Amino acid sequence: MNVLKFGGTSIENSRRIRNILKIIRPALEDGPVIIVVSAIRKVTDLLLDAALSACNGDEGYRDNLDRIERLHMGLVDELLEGPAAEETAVGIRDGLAELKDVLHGVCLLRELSDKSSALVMSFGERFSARIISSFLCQEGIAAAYADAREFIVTDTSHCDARVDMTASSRKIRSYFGKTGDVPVVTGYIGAAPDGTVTTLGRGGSDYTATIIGSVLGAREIQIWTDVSGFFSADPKRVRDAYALPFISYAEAMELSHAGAKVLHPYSVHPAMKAGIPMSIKNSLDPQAPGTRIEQVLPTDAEPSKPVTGLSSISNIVLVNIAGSGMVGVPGIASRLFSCLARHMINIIFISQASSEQSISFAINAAQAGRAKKILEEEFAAELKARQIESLTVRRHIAMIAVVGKSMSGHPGVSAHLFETLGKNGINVIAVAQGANEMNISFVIDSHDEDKALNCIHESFLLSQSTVHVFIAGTGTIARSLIGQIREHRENLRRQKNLDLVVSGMANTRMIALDNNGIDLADWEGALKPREGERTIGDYISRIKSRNLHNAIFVDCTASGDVAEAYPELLASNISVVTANKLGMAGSLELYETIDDALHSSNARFLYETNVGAGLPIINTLNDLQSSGDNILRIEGVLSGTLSFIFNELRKGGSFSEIVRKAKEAGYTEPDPREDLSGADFARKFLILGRELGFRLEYEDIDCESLVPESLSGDMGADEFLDRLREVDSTYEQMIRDAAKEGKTIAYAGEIQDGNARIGVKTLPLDNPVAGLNGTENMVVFTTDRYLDTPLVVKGPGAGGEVTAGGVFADILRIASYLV
Ligand SMILES: NC(=O)C1=CN([C@@H]2O[C@H](COP(=O)(O)OP(=O)(O)OC[C@H]3O[C@@H](n4cnc5c(N)ncnc54)[C@H](O)[C@@H]3O)[C@@H](O)[C@H]2O)C=CC1
Ligand SMILES: N[C@@H](CC=O)C(=O)O
Repeated sequence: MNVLKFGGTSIENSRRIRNILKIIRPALEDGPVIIVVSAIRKVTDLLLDAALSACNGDEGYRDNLDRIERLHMGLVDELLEGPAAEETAVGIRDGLAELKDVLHGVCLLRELSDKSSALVMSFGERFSARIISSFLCQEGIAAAYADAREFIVTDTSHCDARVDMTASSRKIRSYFGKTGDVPVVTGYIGAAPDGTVTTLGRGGSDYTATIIGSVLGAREIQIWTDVSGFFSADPKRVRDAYALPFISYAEAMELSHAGAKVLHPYSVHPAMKAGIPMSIKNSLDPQAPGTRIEQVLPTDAEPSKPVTGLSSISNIVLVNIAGSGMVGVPGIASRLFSCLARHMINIIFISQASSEQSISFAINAAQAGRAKKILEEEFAAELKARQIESLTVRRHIAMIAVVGKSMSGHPGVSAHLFETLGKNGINVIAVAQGANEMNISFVIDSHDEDKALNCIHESFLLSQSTVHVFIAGTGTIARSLIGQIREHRENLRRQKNLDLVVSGMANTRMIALDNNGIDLADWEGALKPREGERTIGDYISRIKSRNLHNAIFVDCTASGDVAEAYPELLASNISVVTANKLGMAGSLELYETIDDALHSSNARFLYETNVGAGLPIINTLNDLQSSGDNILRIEGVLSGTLSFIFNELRKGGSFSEIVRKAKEAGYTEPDPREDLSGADFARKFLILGRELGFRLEYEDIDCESLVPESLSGDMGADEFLDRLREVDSTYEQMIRDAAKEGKTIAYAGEIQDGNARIGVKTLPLDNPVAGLNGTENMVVFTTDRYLDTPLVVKGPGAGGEVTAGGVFADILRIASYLV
C-alpha cells in the first residue's frame, strides 16, 4: 500500500484536481492507495483571516465565507454531475452553515479560543476531502471520505496538537482495516480525547500522511506538491538551488525543523521510525524525479558533499539572559526552559558559551513579549539581586541551518563556513552545533539572510560561485573591461566555476542595476538616465541596499569623489578594485583612512593599474618588500602619454599633434593636462613612495610641468589642445639641441630615500629610456638583491585594453579570495 498526500496547490482548481487522476490511477495499478489531502490553496488563510476578523468584531469575515463558498461550490459545479454533485453540495453547505454559526459566536463574544480556532480551520480539509472523494467515485475509483478526527488522537493543544501515537495507531488499524475503498483522508486535523477538533500545525497534512503510512506499514509515502523535490535551499532566495535526488531522514528532519517549508517538521519522524521511504514529487510535473527520503542512500548516488542543504527561519528574536551570578549555579537553565515549556513557547535555537555567563535562545517574534514577561517573573529574585544582570530581546534575527550528514568527522567544515561568512562581512551573533555534527545553526541579522544563504550555497559547491561587480565610469577603461568580461565570462564559468556578474554600472548621468547581471551584449541599452541624486553616494547606497554576496566595486573614473568613497565601501565589506589614482595618491589623510578601513574590513582593495597600467609594478614592489629585500632606488618612465609623446617627437612629429593622438588613443587622462603637467606621473611616484613607507604628500614630489605658462589659464580641454600648437617649435628645438650632442630628451623620474623628482632629462641615445616605443613604461628597481643588475619591468603603460586587463586581473584576484 502507498500513501499519496496532495498539497493545496496540487488541487487548487478543477484542472489540477483532474490532473491528479493521472497520478492516482497508475498508483492503483501498483496496489492499494490511501489519499491524504490538504485544504484547497488559500482556504486555510481565508479561514484564519475570517476567524481573526470575527474575533475583532469585523463583519468582513462574511466576505471570506462567501469566497470560501464560491470556491468550493465552483469546484463542485466544474467537477461533479447529477446526484454526486447534489450530495457533495449539501455536505459542503451543511459545513458552511456550521462554520457560519461558529464565526457568528466568535464575533458576538469577540473571543477566539484555540478550540474554536482549530474548529474553524478544520473546514478546509473537510471540504476538499469531500469534493475529491466524490470526484474519484465519479471517475470510477471507489473512494470514501475519511475524517481524520476518527483516528488521529491528539492532546488538547488545539492549534498545534501533539499526536498520541499509541491511541492513534490502534484507531488507524481498526479504521483502515474495515474499508476496501480508496480512503480520501482529511489531512491536518485530529481530535482531542474529549472529541474536540485539533490541528497539527501549518502543513500538518504531511504529518497525517506519515502517521497513517507508518502505522499501516506503507511501501512508500509520497508527498505531492508544486515543487520538484526537496531543494538544496529555498529557490526563492537562492537562484541556483536545485532539487536533491536523495536525502536521509535525519537531514530532511534537520532541514524541515530549520525552516524548509516543503515538509512539515514532525512528518519525517514516523516514517523514519518505521523505515518507510518517502518521496517529494511535483504534481505539476509528475515525471520529474523528485526527492527520495530514506535511511541509506543508494550506492550510485552522487559522492556526498559535506553539506547537503541549507534552510533558514526569518524574523525570529534572540533572547539573551546574562549575569555573572549565573556561573556555576545549577538549575538556571532547567528553570529557564521549564518555564518556557509551561507557557508553550517553542525554542528554535539555544546557545550557551562555556563561561555560563549567558544563555541565548531564539523564539518566534510573536512570542517575544510574553517570553520576556514570564522570565522576568520567574527570575525576579535573581534580577533584583543582580545575579542576572540583563534579559534582552534582540529583534530582526534569522537562523540559518547548514545540514549534511557527511559533515560528521569532516574537519574544516565550520572553519570554511565561518570564513565564508566573514569574507562577506556577515556578523554571526550566536552558534549552535549538536554532537551529531550534522547541523550547524547560527543566528545573524535578518538583513544578511539572503546574502548568507547564497554565499554558503556557493562556497560548499552546491552551485557555481558568483561574484557581483559594480562598475563606476563607462569611459575608455570601463568599456574595454566590459568587453573583456563579456568575452571571458563563459571560460571562467567552465574553467573556474566562477560566474562574474556585472550587477551595476553608473556614470554621472546614467545607471543600470540588476542583481542577476546586466546583459553585456547591450549594456549601453541597459543604462537609464539617473533620477534624483546623481552622486556617487547615491550609487553606493543602492549597491549597499542590495546587500549581495561577493561584491566588488570597480572604479573606472578619474573622480576624487569616487575615491573618497572607498572607506565607506570597505566598511560595508565591499571589495574595491580601482584604476583611479585619486585614492592612493590623494591626501595622506585619505590614504591612511583607506588603509584603516581596509584593516578593519574583510574586504580587499587592489589598485595595480594605478602605476604602469597593466604592468606588474605594485605587486613586484610588494613582493620584493615582503620577501625582505631592501629597495634602494626606483627610477624610470611612468607616464604612457609622456613616453608616447617623446618617443614620437624623436621620430619627428609635432608636439600638439602627438598629444591629440595620445588622447584619441585613450592614453591620456580624461583631461590631458593631468599628463602634461606631470601630475599623473607624480601621483604614480607618490603611490610608490607611500608603498615604500614614506608619508609623502603630493607636494613632496618635485615635478616639472610641460604645460606652458601661456596655456596655464582657465580653458576647456579642447581649447587647450588647439592652442598647444604654440609650443610645437619649442619641443622641436629641444630635440634638435639634444641631437647635436648625440643625446635625446625624455620625461623620467627617480625616487630615493623618500625624495622624488620627475621632469625632462637629456639622455645619451644608448640609455634604455631613449629606446622606449609607443606608450612603453619602464621601472628600474635597484635593491640589495638587484644591485649590479637592477630589476626592470617594462611594457605598455597606458591604453584601454592593457589597463582593463590589469583591472580584470585584480577583480579575479579578489574573486579567488572570496570564493
Ligand atoms: N587610460 C589609461 O590608459 C589609464 C587610465 N587609468 C585611470 O582609469 C580611470 C578611467 O580612465 P578613462 O576610462 O580613460 O577615463 P574616461 O574619461 O574615458 O572615463 C571616465 C568615466 O568616469 C565617469 N565618471 C566621472 N566621475 C564620475 C562619478 N562621480 N561617478 C560615476 N562616474 C563618473 C565618466 O562619466 C566617464 O564615464 C582614470 O582614473 C585613469 O587615471 C589608469 C591606468 C591607465
Ligand atoms: N594617462 C596615463 C594612463 C595611465 O595611468 C598615462 O599616460 O600614463
